[in-house]
Amino acid sequence: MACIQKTLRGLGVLRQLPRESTVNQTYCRYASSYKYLQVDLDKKTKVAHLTLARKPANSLNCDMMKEIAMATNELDQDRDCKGIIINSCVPNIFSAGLDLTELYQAKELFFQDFWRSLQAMFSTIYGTKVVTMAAIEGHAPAAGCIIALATDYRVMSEGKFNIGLNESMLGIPMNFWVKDAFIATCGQREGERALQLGQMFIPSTALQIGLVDEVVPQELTLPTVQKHMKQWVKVPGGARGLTKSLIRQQAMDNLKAKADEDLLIMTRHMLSQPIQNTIGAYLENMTKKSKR
Ligand SMILES: CCCCC/C=C\CCC/C=C/CC(=O)SCCNC(=O)CCNC(=O)[C@H](O)C(C)(C)COP(=O)(O)OP(=O)(O)OC[C@H]1O[C@@H](n2cnc3c(N)ncnc32)[C@H](O)[C@@H]1OP(=O)(O)O
Repeated sequence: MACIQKTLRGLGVLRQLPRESTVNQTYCRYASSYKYLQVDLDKKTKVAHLTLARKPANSLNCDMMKEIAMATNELDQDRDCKGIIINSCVPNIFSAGLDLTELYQAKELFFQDFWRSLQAMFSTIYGTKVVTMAAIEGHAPAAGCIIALATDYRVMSEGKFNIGLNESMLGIPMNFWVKDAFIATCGQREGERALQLGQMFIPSTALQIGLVDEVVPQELTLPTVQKHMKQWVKVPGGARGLTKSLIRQQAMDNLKAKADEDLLIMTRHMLSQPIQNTIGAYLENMTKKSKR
């Protein structure tokens, strides 16, 4: 979609994307193109599965975020694609959020690339006119939750899983476009509470506050999303897509206009010693936990 490409180029990312739309891609092309994703487009149903595939936890490193943005963009431009289902091939984990090992002691130039890739990943999913849905079959903290928030419909599995934006608890202030996406989904009151407290939610509470649209047994999660997708793609794409743009355009414009400012603020925060210490301690805890 020209509009997404414009935004992405405005953000200064995905320079490697082709300017012209690449139609008539084959099943194979998608399947073999990515290191951290499986992308399969069923030309009959016109629905693609974009499966996060970076073991052990689908933590989002810079390259994976670029791949997600690129794959979404390619599908967005593919006339054979009307819907994208995002899911995970890691049992019980949708995505563990940003790859903290890449954020720890990151050099400024690398961090800038990393953050722009996060902005691009979000805006590409958020801005596509294609229907997007998330099958959240496990944990979805922080940036994992952000991927889900960028879609049109979210189904989460029952179970001892968490979803939410825990940045405050990590000592990191929220940024504007994540806050906006959360409030657009859950409302001002829930946003004020959840974002200040850095709350994580079990599936039933996530459902209550509108962070997810449905909670079902794990084995029914993907089939439920596929069922909804079948309905959504029946709606005439032009009208539905334009309506979606109408609703999301302002947020997209804001992100584009303030992307550099966001980058500056986040660079200052994230590379500051206190936050680096927090990330270091967090990583140490995770290592200790997995050794136990
Ligand atoms: C840095 C914050 C910036 C905030 C800026 C503000 C707004 C911007 C918006 C976007 C920002 C997003 C921020 C983030 O995404 S920060 C990351 C937050 N993520 C978490 O807090 C989750 C951490 N992980 C967990 O809680 C758990 O791993 C789990 C997802 C619940 C799964 O638990 P379990 O099944 O028990 O698996 P393990 O804990 O043993 O993990 C397996 C394996 O994976 C490694 N790992 C897990 N998470 C991460 C990660 N985020 N980054 C890097 N690596 C991760 C873990 O260390 C294990 O590795 P080993 O098997 O090698 O030991």
